[in-house]
This record gives sequence, structure tokens and C-alpha cells, in this order.
Amino acid sequence: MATIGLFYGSTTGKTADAAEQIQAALGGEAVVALHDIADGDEDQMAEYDCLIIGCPTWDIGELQSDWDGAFPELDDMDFSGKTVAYFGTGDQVGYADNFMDAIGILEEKITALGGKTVGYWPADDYDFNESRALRHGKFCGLALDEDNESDKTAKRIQAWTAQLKQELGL
Ligand SMILES: Cc1cc2nc3c(=O)[nH]c(=O)nc-3n(C[C@H](O)[C@H](O)[C@H](O)COP(=O)(O)O)c2cc1C
Repeated sequence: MATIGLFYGSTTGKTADAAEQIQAALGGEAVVALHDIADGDEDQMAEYDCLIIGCPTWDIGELQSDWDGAFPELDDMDFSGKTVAYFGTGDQVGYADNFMDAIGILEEKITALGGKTVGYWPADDYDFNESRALRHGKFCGLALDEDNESDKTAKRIQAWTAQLKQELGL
């Protein structure tokens, strides 16, 4: 079975926690290898057929700082043939006009470089104004809000990873 590479960035630890929960839900270390993008591991994305990209939105609609540093490197990479799922953490109350923008920015770039997105997620269960992560009314990946709805995180991860297992044929 193909191993999945999960690449995440996290400034205050919330996206890192979610990454570990997603790894566990998909079957642990044997199935999903975790990479903190702060370690400069982005080159290793080439080794996986399936990628999971995790990024919180910071600074009003911007990428988390480690992803910001890695972002220009993506242009030199080929994502064709790769299946890519996205998740992020954000604050739909405090940043309602920019909720989850970061995964939208990454998904747009990686799709332009050949990646095939899986793991679209309904936006109905959230209350926000605008997001760059919306595609035909759905988020381009899992949206988590630890600032306002941490009680929903476990269930959301459970449902999304079940969906991913189907989409990835795990
Ligand atoms: C200064 C600041 C700016 C933020 N900007 C946004 C934003 O534009 N959109 C959003 O959805 N969340 C925003 N957030 C909320 C963070 O994305 C959220 O707390 C996230 O879970 C942090 O993830 P991390 O702990 O993995 O770094 C912001 C938070 C702070 C403190």
C-alpha cells in the first residue's frame, strides 16, 4: 500500500495536533508519515503518490509562516499524478472574511502544478463571510476551528478521514 505523506505547518500547535489525530485516524505511522514543514522537508513531497497538506491561516488571509517560506519552492515541483488532500485550522468568528484562506492558496497552486484534489468538505456547518478555500460551495479540504468549535474537531476528523479512506481506496 502506498504511504501517504502529511506535510503541515503550525505556529501555536493546533494544526500539529490535528495532523496527529488525522494520522491516527488513517491508521498511524505505518500509513501516514508526518512532516513538519518547519524542518524544510518539502522536497520529500516528491516521494509520495498521496499527500495531505495542513496549513492554518495567519495574518489575515495569509499562509502560516513556515508554509510561506516553502511556497516559492513548490514552483519547482511536479505534482502530476499526485492525489492531494488539504486541511486547515482557522477562526471563523475573528476572521470571518478570510476563514481558511491558506488551504485555498495552497490548493490553487498545487492544482496548477498538476495535483488532483480529494477530500472536499461541506461548508454548511460553519458561519463565516468569505473564504479563498471555497470551490463550488465546498471547502477544498477539511476546515477545523479550534478557536470556536473545538468540540466538533474529533467528529469532523473522523468523518473526513472516513471519506478520504474511500477516495484513496485505503
Ligand atoms: C494574528 C492572527 C491572525 C489570524 N488570521 C486568520 C485568518 O485570516 N483566517 C483564519 O481562518 N484564521 C486566522 N487566525 C486563526 C488561526 O488560524 C487559528 O488560531 C489556528 O488554529 C492557528 O493554528 P496553529 O496553532 O497551527 O498555528 C489568526 C490568528 C491570529 C492570532
